[in-house]
Amino acid sequence: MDLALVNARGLVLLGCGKMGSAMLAGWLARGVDPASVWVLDPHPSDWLTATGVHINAGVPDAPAVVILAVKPQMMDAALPVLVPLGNGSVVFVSIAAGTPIAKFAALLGAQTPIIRAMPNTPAAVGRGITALIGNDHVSPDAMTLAEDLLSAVGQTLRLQDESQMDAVTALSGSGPAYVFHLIEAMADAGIQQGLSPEMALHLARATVAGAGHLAENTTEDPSQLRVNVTSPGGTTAAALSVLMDADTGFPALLSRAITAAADRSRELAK
Ligand SMILES: NC(=O)C1=CN([C@@H]2O[C@H](COP(=O)(O)OP(=O)(O)OC[C@H]3O[C@@H](n4cnc5c(N)ncnc54)[C@H](O)[C@@H]3O)[C@@H](O)[C@H]2O)C=CC1
Ligand SMILES: O=C(O)[C@@H]1CCC=N1
Repeated sequence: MDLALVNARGLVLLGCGKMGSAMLAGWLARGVDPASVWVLDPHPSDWLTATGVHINAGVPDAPAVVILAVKPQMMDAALPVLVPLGNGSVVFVSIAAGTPIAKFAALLGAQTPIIRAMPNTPAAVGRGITALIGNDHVSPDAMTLAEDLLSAVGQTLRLQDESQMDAVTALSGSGPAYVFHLIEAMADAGIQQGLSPEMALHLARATVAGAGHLAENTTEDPSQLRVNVTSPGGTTAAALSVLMDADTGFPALLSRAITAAADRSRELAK
């Protein structure tokens, strides 16, 4: 990461909730100087206060980058304070779901370098994945700076077109919630089969975490990993006949869920 630029010119973070604090923790761990960070948030947490960054203390005249991490519904109210930084060399990076680059250009000025990014909550443990796309005013160096900042909390991926962002938001942005719900549902099903709640949750959490780790650390694709678990005529085959049902199984259910999330992302853009 080009810490020299960030530490020399400063970084502004608008909104330091779940995602803002996950990113800030990653930047500080990579050596960003707290004295170079200006956070604007009406409800600073104790954790934020203890970091030593500037909190609600104005912003520098020309920071290297501004990160927008408030809820999409708060953007109209929160952004005006940053308009003086628009239309210049300051790079804006928004992680807000559904909010198009065009909206920021309208609010901040048409010449503003704006990057839209979609991270996810595993960023809190350095295991997020963030997709990014910038407008024509974003220089290659600015894009690299944004990638460096987001790679402090996980992997990054460049999109070819902003229209891909709704699908990305529905898949990887919201996706951790689907997996957490899978853990909840597996644990509940284990309880129904007679396990204690503690043991069921322990088994479900470790199984999902272990399967995810295996999926990411093997050359075999997920369908082969599934086959590897499945003995002919065995227990897994019995479960998969339910989960792979064309009408009521996982594929149909997840297709409906991800379609609903992508549709909501498109609605937020209006
Ligand atoms: N939570 C998630 O899984 C993900 C969220 N996002 C996006 O990240 C953004 C933030 O989401 P979260 O961190 O989950 O929300 P959050 O509610 O945890 O954090 C939002 C923060 O904004 C602050 N805030 C409210 N009004 C403000 C204002 N006028 N000026 C400055 N700060 C203000 C709040 O005090 C709060 O700390 C959203 O736009 C969301 O779409 C993106 C990817 C994943
Ligand atoms: O639910 C939301 O709108 C945000 C965006 C992706 C994850 N959380």
